[in-house]
Amino acid sequence: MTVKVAVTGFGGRMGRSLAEALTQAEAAGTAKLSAAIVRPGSSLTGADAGEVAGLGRNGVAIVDSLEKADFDVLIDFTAPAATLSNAAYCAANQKAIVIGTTGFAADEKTQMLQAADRVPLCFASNFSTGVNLCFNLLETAARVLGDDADIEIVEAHHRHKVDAPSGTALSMGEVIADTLERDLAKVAVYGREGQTGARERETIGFATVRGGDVVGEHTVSFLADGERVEITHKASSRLAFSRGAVRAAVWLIGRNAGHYDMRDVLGLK
Ligand SMILES: NC(=O)C1=CN([C@@H]2O[C@H](COP(=O)(O)OP(=O)(O)OC[C@H]3O[C@@H](n4cnc5c(N)ncnc54)[C@H](OP(=O)(O)O)[C@@H]3O)[C@@H](O)[C@H]2O)C=CC1
Ligand SMILES: O=C(O)C1=N[C@H](C(=O)O)C[C@H](O)C1
Repeated sequence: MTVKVAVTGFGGRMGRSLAEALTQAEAAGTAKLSAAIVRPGSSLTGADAGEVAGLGRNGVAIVDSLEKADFDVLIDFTAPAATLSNAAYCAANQKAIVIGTTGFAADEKTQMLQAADRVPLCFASNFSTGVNLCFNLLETAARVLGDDADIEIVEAHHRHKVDAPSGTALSMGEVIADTLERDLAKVAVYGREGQTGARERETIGFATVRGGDVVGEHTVSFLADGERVEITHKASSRLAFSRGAVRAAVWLIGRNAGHYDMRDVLGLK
């Protein structure tokens, strides 16, 4: 069975990358782009999705609402407000959904995840295989080093990114805090300036770099006396994310309603 996938935010960086990943999936017989959705009133409405993505004509005309789309699974990499509305649509219409949007406020995230009561939903701050492997490595590093090491997370992204720290950096912080039974809301330090005082033992520091065309880089340092361990992931192509999201979309078919993540898809739990 070739899974029919709709993509919201089609004109965005991830929308176009998803088009490429779905073209590859169609050649492999696993999934295909069945609908490309843009914001109501967008000048891309009616254009050929393949041409817009720079892949050559594919016969899928871009539409400006989910109501006009035929699909089995929606992949949504947009912005929090759009994702909330798209998740509610999927829940009401019994469609599985893969969500990659980051930058949710806590109450928005809770609301978004309510769709998982009614349909299968896979949400991940990062769909690359490498970052999800890093989550497991971070659990091990935190278990072995966490009581002796200071933990700092540094991330870098392109100049267009609108949220900080990245969703991935926050997920890394959550994985480490959970492993060490610390409350991230209490121990996180988001940047430092001025007379900060000496570092408090249990804090987890976050620092953000923005510029150029950096696709996404994350380093977690475990800094102990006499040695340090650094776990780094560098994405050099958005296909690392979009191929993962397509894999998740195929994996969701036939699953029960529920909240899954990319570590479930990869069997890393
Ligand atoms: N989980 C993961 O693996 C990854 C997550 N991301 C996340 O995915 C999201 C998108 O990233 P990226 O593609 O770089 O961003 P872009 O800004 O390039 O694309 C976002 C798209 O969403 C559309 N959009 C935004 N708001 C609305 C709205 N209210 N209604 C309809 N459409 C809307 C935009 O349309 P318009 O152009 O008309 O505004 C645009 O097409 C971000 O949150 C990012 O952090 C990114 C990469 C990997
Ligand atoms: O906005 C991006 O580009 C990315 N966002 C995600 C995040 O916030 O972690 C994932 C990836 O690093 C790229």
